[in-house]
Amino acid sequence: MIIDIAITVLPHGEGLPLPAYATEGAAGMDVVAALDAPLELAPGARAAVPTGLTMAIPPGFEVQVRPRSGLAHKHGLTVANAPGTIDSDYRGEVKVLLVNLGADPISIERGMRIAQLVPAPVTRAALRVVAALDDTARGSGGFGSTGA
Ligand SMILES: O=c1ccn([C@H]2C[C@H](O)[C@@H](COP(=O)(O)OP(=O)(O)OP(=O)(O)O)O2)c(=O)[nH]1
Ligand SMILES: [Mg+2]
Repeated sequence: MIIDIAITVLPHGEGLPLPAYATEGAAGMDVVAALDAPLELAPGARAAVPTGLTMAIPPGFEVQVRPRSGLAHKHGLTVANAPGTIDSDYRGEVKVLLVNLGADPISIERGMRIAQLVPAPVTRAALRVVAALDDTARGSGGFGSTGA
């Protein structure tokens, strides 16, 4: 399924590649850092990294901000709130909340592909308060109740 997402490029995002699918079958569009200067992330540090983009996602959809496995595997660089949620009614700049879980400092450079954007349908719930829930075999067992 392809959905239409309107975007604007903010002044600090000009000249950078738009989010793009790296291969024909890629699920996520790689999005780049719209930093004016390199940003060094110390071990354990996190930052809201600008993308220079705003977007209008159609109602009924969201965009998820997911880590890139290569950065996570090689450097421990990931998305603190993964998967980040971009709401359809959000009109501010999309930012990527990076966290350095590795042992070494990481330099985030302008134009570096820092995360991937995955549009997804949204399922909403209508809550209904009842006196008691139906019985199930699991009941309240959880958190490892079925064994290792
Ligand atoms: O990785 C992210 C996550 C969120 N946002 C923006 C878009 C999203 O629509 C808005 C709110 O995100 P969320 O609901 O996750 O954050 P919150 O802490 O609940 O903030 P709010 O009270 O504004 O909803 O922040 C980003 O730019 N990047
Ligand atoms: Mg919220």
